[in-house]
Order: sequence, then C-alpha cells, then structure tokens
Amino acid sequence: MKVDGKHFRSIWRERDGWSVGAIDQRRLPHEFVIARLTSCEDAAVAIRDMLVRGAPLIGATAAYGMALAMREDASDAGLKRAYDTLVVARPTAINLKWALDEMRATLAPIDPLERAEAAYARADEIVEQDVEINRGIAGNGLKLIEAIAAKKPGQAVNVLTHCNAGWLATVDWGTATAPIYLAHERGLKIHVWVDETRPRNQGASLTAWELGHHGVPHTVIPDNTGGHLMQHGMVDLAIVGTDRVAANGDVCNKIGTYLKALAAHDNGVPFYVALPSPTIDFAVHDGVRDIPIEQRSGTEVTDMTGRTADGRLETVRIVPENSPVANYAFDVTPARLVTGLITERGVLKADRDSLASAFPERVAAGTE
Ligand SMILES: CSC[C@H]1O[C@H](OP(=O)(O)O)[C@H](O)[C@@H]1O
Repeated sequence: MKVDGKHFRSIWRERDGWSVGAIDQRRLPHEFVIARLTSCEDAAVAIRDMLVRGAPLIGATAAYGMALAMREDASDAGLKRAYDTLVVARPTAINLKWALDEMRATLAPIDPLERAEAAYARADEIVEQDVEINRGIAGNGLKLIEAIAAKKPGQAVNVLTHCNAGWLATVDWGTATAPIYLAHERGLKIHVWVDETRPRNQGASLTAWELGHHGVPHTVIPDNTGGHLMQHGMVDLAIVGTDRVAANGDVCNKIGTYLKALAAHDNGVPFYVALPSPTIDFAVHDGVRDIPIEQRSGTEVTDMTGRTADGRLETVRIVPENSPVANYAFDVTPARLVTGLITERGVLKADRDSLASAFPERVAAGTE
C-alpha cells in the first residue's frame, strides 16, 4: 500500500532477479529499513526473528527462501534441507507449511537443473496470488462496512483491530485492513481503533504506521481498552487477522484476540476474522485443543525499545530482573465467538460445512 503516496509491497524479488527485498519490520515505526535476503538461511532467520511476520508474508518469504535454496543446492537433499530449515522457523502460522508444500510439489518432480527457475516462478505466483486474494477479501469485507455506514449517515464507521493484519503482514493490502483501505479509497468515513498489542506492539508500531502513512483515521489504544469502548457503543465491528483456522472454525490469532472476542460477544459487537484460504487447516479438527501456540523469548515482555527525545533508539527493562515471564504469542478464539470469516470467496460462517463447501481444495490438502 501507500507510504506517503509511494506504493510499496512488504516483499519483492530484486532487479538482480534472484535476491529478495523485504521491509525490516523490527525497525518500524522509527526507521524504514530494507533488508536483502540472499540465502535460504537468511529467509529462515528473517521469519524466526520477525524481520518479516504475519501469516501470509511468512508463507511468501518461505517460498522465496526455497528459491534461494535451489540456487545453492537443487539436489533432492538440498530440497529436503531447505524444507526442513524453513518449516521450523515459526510453528503457528499454517501459511508457512502451506507455501513450502506448494513449492515442494512444484520442485520435487522436476529435473534439479530446472528447479531454481521453477522455484522463483512458483514463488512469484504465490506472491501475486496473495495480492489477488487480499483484494477479494477487501471487496467482501467492504460490504460489511457499507451496511454499517448506511445506518449511520455522515458518521464514521468505527472498526477495532488487533495486532497487525495489514499490508505488512501480507504482500499487499493486508487481510483485516483490506476492507478498511478499500472503504477509505471509496470515500467512506472510517476510523480504526488500533490495539497496541503487547508485547511486540504490532498494532502500535505497524498498524498505526501503515494507517498513518495511508491517511486512514485511527487511534492507538492500550490492549485493555477495547471492552470499555464496546460497552459504550464506540465500536461498530471488530476485524482481526488469523494465523490458522481449524476445520471447526476455531481461529488462532495474536494473543489477546480471544479476550476481544469475549468482549465483543458480551456487547453484541460483530466480530469478524479476515483470512486467505491458505490459512485454513483442515488437518486440525479442534483449534482450541490442537493448534500449536508459539512461546517466544521473555525479553519481548521484559524489554521495550523506543526512541529518545534526541532521536536515539533505546531498549529499557520494565520487569524486575528476578520475575519469571511467560510469553505466549497466540491464542485461539472458539468459533462460537466469531460472527463471520471474511475470505476471498465471500463471508462465511465459522463452521466446517461453510469452510468445506467454499474451499474443497483445502479439505483435500488437509487429508494429505
Ligand atoms: C494476516 S496474518 C496477521 C497475523 O500475524 C500476526 O502474528 P505475528 O505478528 O506474530 O506474525 C498476528 O497474529 C496477526 O493477526
């Protein structure tokens, strides 16, 4: 999307035809730094250390990581090594395994001499497919925003979102933000409550940065504010992203999403989840029980990095040295709390039958 009028994507193949450019999201919002990935290992580290993050972008990065690997070693052993290196970079977003399975299905059957070229072609397809899917999510989600706008002429539609499911979490458009950007571009009055999203503050650092540079009105709020706003009629709907949707419609997303869904349910606020179909995992039948929840370093909780008044970046500790810390990166919202799933093929109920009839190909993948 736009950064002060200039169009950007979050990842791209460089002009040299083989290295990969990506926005280093760890440096935002204070510094806009472009990283250059030149090896499979670079791609794996970029995913693990969250230089790139967001389920669809993790998948796209892994796809290019496989292409970089085929330049290094296109043998069957090299293909297996690349898959095994990348698939463990982060455990929760199913898009990582989806993209690697897509790449392996393309590369395994062909001559190793042809694998590098084929890998880049397939990775480019995955990248363009993500953009196309998110445009579809934008159009389907827009209808929900328009319906609310029609009931409050002249007033802004207030959308609450959690974490960053914006264009930075995908190749472009985002998932939860796709309908927001489209509504803004169509001239609808919209305002976004942006959950800061502790501990990594993807909302405060990334979503606010995105919306600000695109000109979308927004307000950053502490994570614990959402329930109060919903109680007082200040949220018309919530739209969040997801890292994996189980066959039963349970939704795994950034830690804190479940609590927002409970508050929305208690206050009759529609709670939607935006997702591309590669995020559906039919191999998992019960999301609350079976989706693996990543636990990350406690330093993400104990430390905070910010910019000093004189422009220096500084990291400070905010937790006593001897206090133990737990850092669960995701939680799972039961399907019963989800109003609907905004996909590229329409807005679906959060249940198995709706998902299976809309995406039969994902059912087949889940049984492989
Ligand atoms: C469109 S997927 C966005 C999804 O990914 C985020 O997780 P992370 O920043 O740890 O990669 C978060 O769960 C977002 O909702």
